[in-house]
Amino acid sequence: MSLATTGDNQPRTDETFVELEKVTLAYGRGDKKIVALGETSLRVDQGDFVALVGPSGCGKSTILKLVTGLINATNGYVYVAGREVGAAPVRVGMAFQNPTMLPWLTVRDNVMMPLKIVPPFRQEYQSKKKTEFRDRADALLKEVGLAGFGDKHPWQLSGGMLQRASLCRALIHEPQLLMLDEPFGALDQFTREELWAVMQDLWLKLRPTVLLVTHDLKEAGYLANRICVMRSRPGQIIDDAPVPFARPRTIDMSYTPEFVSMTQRLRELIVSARPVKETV
Ligand SMILES: Nc1ncnc2c1ncn2[C@@H]1O[C@H](COP(=O)(O)OP(=O)(O)OP(=O)(O)O)[C@@H](O)[C@H]1O
Repeated sequence: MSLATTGDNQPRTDETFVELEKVTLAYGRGDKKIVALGETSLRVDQGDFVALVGPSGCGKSTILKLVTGLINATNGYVYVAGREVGAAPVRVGMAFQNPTMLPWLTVRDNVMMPLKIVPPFRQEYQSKKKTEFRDRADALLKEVGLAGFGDKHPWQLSGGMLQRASLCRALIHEPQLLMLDEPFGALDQFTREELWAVMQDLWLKLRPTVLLVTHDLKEAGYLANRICVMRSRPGQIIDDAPVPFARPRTIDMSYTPEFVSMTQRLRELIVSARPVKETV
């Protein structure tokens, strides 16, 4: 792959897991119509980690909603696992900026929630596997540094701890597809960097296909294999480049001249992609 191909030029491979083919998306109608995405194509291989960055309102979250089937494309096609979105049963995990948990459940029960809902685990949960699932939740909690916190309630945890638990909940059912919409956006810098390491470890181990929306270019560079830069009005992918750093990545690496020049280049692209302010 060349260093700066656009989403349209990303080659299709047998490994393609997510595909947007000439998708456009408009919210509302008539006077209220907002074209959130202009014609956009994107291919993401199975097990890849792709970050979407760009100015506010450029359509990053809209792409996540299209890929999860929450909204339908106005034009074009969205494929997941080789079929039109929604046609193939795909296990999806999600984590957002606000790690909403059910306050009356323990952290462990919150983490186990997808196992109670998503097939085939749902059936197994009802029957024999409750103890096994409990052990799985505790193992995952341990992995993110929350050993012993399974019996606590969400209100007894800090924001960073809740976000760790929310990553466990997103991954407990071994999702094929992981959607991360600014999951570390509300955390302080140190907690955020700790969680990048946790996220990287989990991804290296479980290898879901990940789409990450973030405003933090350092985060995109630390976590992703590929970074797509978007512009707004209408939203479009204007740059799609691989991140050439070996794994496991470290915070120290983010201070190397190569990393800094990569984030500078991304920043310049985003600044030039911002809509021009209208003058009176
Ligand atoms: N349900 C909706 N109804 C109408 N317009 C919407 C809706 N959701 C999003 N939009 C508009 O579509 C555009 C793209 O929104 P989207 O949330 O995808 O952008 P984003 O890049 O994720 O933004 P941010 O970085 O600020 O979260 C924006 O102009 C937004 O106002």
